[in-house]
Amino acid sequence: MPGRGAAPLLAAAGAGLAAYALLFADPYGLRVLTVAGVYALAVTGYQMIFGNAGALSLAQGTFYGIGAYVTGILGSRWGLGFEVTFPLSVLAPTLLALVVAAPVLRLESHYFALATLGIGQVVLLAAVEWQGLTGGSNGIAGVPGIELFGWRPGRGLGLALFVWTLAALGALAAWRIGRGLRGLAFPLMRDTPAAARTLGIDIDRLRLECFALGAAYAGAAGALAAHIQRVVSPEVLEFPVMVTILTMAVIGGLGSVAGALAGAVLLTQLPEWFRGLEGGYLLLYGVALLATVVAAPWGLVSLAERLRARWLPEPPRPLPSALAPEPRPAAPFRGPALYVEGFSKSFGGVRAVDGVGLTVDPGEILGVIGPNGSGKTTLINLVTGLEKPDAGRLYVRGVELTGRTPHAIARAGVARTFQTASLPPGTEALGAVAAARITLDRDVREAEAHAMHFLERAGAADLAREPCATLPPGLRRRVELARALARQPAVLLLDEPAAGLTEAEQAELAGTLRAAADAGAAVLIVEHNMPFLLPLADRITCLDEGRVIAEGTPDAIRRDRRVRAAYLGSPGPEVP
Ligand SMILES: Nc1ncnc2c1ncn2[C@@H]1O[C@H](COP(=O)(O)OP(=O)(O)OP(=O)(O)O)[C@@H](O)[C@H]1O
Repeated sequence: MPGRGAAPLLAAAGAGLAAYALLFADPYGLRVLTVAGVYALAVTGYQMIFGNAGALSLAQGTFYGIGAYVTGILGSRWGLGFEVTFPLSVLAPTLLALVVAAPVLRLESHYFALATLGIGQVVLLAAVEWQGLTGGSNGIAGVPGIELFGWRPGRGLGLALFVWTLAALGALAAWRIGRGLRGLAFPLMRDTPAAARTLGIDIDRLRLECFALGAAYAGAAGALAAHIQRVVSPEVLEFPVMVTILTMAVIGGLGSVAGALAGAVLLTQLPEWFRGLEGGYLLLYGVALLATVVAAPWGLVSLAERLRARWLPEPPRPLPSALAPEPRPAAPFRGPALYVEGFSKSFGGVRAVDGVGLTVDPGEILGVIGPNGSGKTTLINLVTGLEKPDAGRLYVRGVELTGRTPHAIARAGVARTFQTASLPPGTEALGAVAAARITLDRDVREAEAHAMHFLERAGAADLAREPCATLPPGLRRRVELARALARQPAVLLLDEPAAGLTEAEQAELAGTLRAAADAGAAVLIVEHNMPFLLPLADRITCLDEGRVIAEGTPDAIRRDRRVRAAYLGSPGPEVP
């Protein structure tokens, strides 16, 4: 993943590019550089939806083409100036993105790609057929040059500087978004969207923002392209534009602003470098692209960063000081923090949860046990909103949340861990935990300081700078527990938290969970590990085939004949 080390590389590359433009480039070279600036804008925008949201949109070229057409029509036909045409060229594709978002953004990956491709085909057809407005296949000629309140960048160096100034401003804005609270959410949205929802992050809204913002960037790029080429034809809406943008993003580095700029410059220059080779240039161009993808699958910027880190290692970045957050404000309430009434859920013919009711009071630890497939994880999924119940009601601190979205339930005070820890692989543990604070804190500094506090509480402070992908399962669980605690939940649900832990680690975990309960959380633990659970839990509920078959104190459950029958197949010896 792109990192903070990109800044010096970017500065060096920018200086080199500026020196080339000012000292060496001929008019043709300046034009190629200007086109690179246009693509840099379009690709920076594409990083929002493809890089950050992880959704393979094939509509970015279409948004680019729409920007070009709006500028062509308003500038050439209606004689309007850049002050009007440019904002409208940005606005039009943004509006289209917002309109089509509702049906297409919910689609699974390949269907989303196909749907966005379909949008492109419809727009292309409209551009060809609506001759009165678009000039049909001939397009629109005579697009005026850029004139901003009487000032003209002209052609050559002035135009190149103008376009690159806009590209740099666009890159700066995207970079700032990536370094803000939203930036903490991006890896979760891309890699673990279900977990992101359970942290209170409204993924649907965030995806929409990424899609619309990406379209705005593409519209800006298309507008500039129309001014540079002085004509707009259906070619700007055709698939090769989209392929170029996609290739630039992948070669440069997905999700990285520096990658967008590097990809745009490299792929506009590459054909020029090979042009002298006559017929062989296409072949060499293809081989160069293939070699780049094979040698640097995470993109060139990431490769450059790794090489820099190897040759010029930096001292480790200092950790933020841990800061305990204020308690979350909550209206006074007496009664169970979690109240589930008659939850049922079927998958096809399987009744995974069948009329389950339970309560957990503040400060109480409820253990939920049951044989494999008895519905324990489904119960947690129902409480956290990841599954919708067929029947039943859910109340958290007396507020009914039945049928609400996972992020609404999370915001009401419910947090969870997963059976297999669900952490974004490329993110440091600190960032993964700080993401839990997105809806609670004002900025990244505050979120990271609070994250450090919860990493300490979960015994994982020394993992803060470790990428989640490199952590063994036991440590991943600790980080995930820190993340759940960082929500300061009223209700904390844990799915087999002790699995795979040593006895010492289990004892440490038990201490952390008891402390969370003593601080007022209602804790529900799904667990198979009885020696861990029975001494820790205040009460136990046993499920079998989706139903509650026994409830009571750990001692009563240990002796219960039905529990023994469910676990052992016969009412044999006590559950250990
Ligand atoms: N998304 C799903 N689609 C279809 N069937 C499902 C789905 N989720 C759960 N099930 C089925 O529902 C039943 C209950 O599963 P669940 O994972 O809740 O059990 P569990 O008690 O958590 O099991 P384990 O202890 O093995 O984790 C199982 O028969 C399972 O196969």
